[in-house]
Amino acid sequence: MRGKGNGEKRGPLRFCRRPSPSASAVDRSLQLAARHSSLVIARPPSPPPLPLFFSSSFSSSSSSSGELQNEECHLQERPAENGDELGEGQLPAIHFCESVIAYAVGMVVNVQQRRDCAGGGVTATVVVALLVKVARNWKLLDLSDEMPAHVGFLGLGIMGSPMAQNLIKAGCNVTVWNRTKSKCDPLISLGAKYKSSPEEVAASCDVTFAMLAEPESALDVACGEHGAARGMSPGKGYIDVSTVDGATSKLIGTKIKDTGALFLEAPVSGSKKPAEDGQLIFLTAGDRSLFEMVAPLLDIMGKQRKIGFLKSSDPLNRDTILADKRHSGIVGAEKMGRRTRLSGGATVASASISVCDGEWIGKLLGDSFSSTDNFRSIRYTWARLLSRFFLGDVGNGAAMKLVVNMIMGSMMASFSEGMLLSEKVGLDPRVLVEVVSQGAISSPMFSMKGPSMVQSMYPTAFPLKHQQKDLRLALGLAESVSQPTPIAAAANELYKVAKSRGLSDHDFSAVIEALRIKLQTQSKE
Ligand SMILES: NC(=O)C1=CN([C@@H]2O[C@H](COP(=O)(O)OP(=O)(O)OC[C@H]3O[C@@H](n4cnc5c(N)ncnc54)[C@H](OP(=O)(O)O)[C@@H]3O)[C@@H](O)[C@H]2O)C=CC1
Ligand SMILES: O=CCCC(=O)O
Repeated sequence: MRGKGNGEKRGPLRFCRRPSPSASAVDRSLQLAARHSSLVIARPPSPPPLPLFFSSSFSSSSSSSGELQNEECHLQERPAENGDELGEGQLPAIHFCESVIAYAVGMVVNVQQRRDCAGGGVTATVVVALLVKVARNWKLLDLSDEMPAHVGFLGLGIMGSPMAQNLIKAGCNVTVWNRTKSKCDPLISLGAKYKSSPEEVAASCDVTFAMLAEPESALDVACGEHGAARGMSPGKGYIDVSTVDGATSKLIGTKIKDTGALFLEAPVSGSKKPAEDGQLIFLTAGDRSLFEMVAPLLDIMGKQRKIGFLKSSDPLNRDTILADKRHSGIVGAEKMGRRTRLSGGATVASASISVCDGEWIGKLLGDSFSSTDNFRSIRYTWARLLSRFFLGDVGNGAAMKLVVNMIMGSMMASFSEGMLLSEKVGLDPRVLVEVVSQGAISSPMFSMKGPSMVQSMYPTAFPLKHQQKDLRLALGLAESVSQPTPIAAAANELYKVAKSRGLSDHDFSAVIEALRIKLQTQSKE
């Protein structure tokens, strides 16, 4: 994964540096902070800080410009979970490794000199540590992520277009293809290259993503005539992010791997808006090495939170910063006392962060770095809370996605039923939406879609035909292990009715219309 220069060839797969030009303001602040961090040089190795992960809940209100107006964040320490990863800026861990290397070299020198020269080991330790520091500062020893140099994207529908767009905006070299060519045009105008078949895209790219409608199209684009598999070869990778069943995914995986290439299934949770905002959740399975190679790309398209810790030289004046990829700034800060220090396994029960602290810390991390006076020796580190999951063998990602969407389809059907019942008994469904939003069954989905459902409007984010496809595939999955799923089966029937009434391309929340139809039919009888 590591090497130098743009497009450098290592084996057949080319890599480039994680693009920085359009890094978010948060990233720039973090980089700036990291540059100003004081490196720990040649101290004897001490235990590395424990990898701390936090569950966090944010509540925020944004201005029309999208800037953060007010944010509260509650942190709770929790054990590391699948999907968590320490960030590249996890400096203490890196410092620790550097120190260990330096110390080890020092010990070797010390032994070699048979203690003839008492200070030899220590001197060597200091020298090696200094060399490491210089190498890092001169980018000779770059610890940042790298990623495949040429990225293909097949399928530019509701999801594929914004996903590819985010890759382009992040500075990736993207080549696109879509069955309906006109959908490529906006991306081409953003800088994407175009090829006229999946085969050509795959042949010209290191890794190729595919976001197709259903199993048939995913299979056809991957394995059909002029399909991606024909352009695959050892060292390349194919990542299918469509929602398909496990059997289809395995078939695609086998055909791709027959070419010597790597395969990852990576269906996504999250809809149109999360795709636009780079807030998707990836449910991956297959070749772990490909997962690792494309992790930086998944993180461009996917959800991640950065939790930063800023420590001053004054142990009584420890500060925490929190940054979230969604916001172009540091979201908050809190002074931490000695009892709540963040390293060494100490406790952080909860932190309430106010905006004025956030502004203050924002200033600290801003271009002017005006508050450095308060922090003569800054050590900066951060952990990432990532939303990409590696689930093992091909089929597991597909299964996870289908289970999630089975739940979602049933939830929406049930919510629709509740809305119609509230109407029927004379309640205001708008009030129902509000009540639901405040209680234990609150869900972003209900809050987002409820208000337009009240107005019988269904602007398409997740097409109803795809939700019905997912329920069908989930029922197949349940059948394969003889599990009864009566609720999902009933929901599926409703989506089928909605499809038969011409609602396929509406948002899946239009399933409420199928219930209305049932109600009307009943009242006529
Ligand atoms: N929308 C959502 O909220 C989410 C969708 N998904 C899943 O992602 C996938 C894509 O969804 P979405 O973008 O919404 O769907 P769209 O219907 O908007 O896009 C489907 C894409 O598949 C292409 N396609 C369809 N049939 C064929 C075919 N026979 N040959 C070649 N290409 C074909 C379409 O090409 P063309 O433009 O020519 O029609 C289009 O690029 C689906 O599997 C869906 O279940 C997953 C998470 C969320
Ligand atoms: O497959 C579609 C999922 C939609 C969502 O997760 O909001």
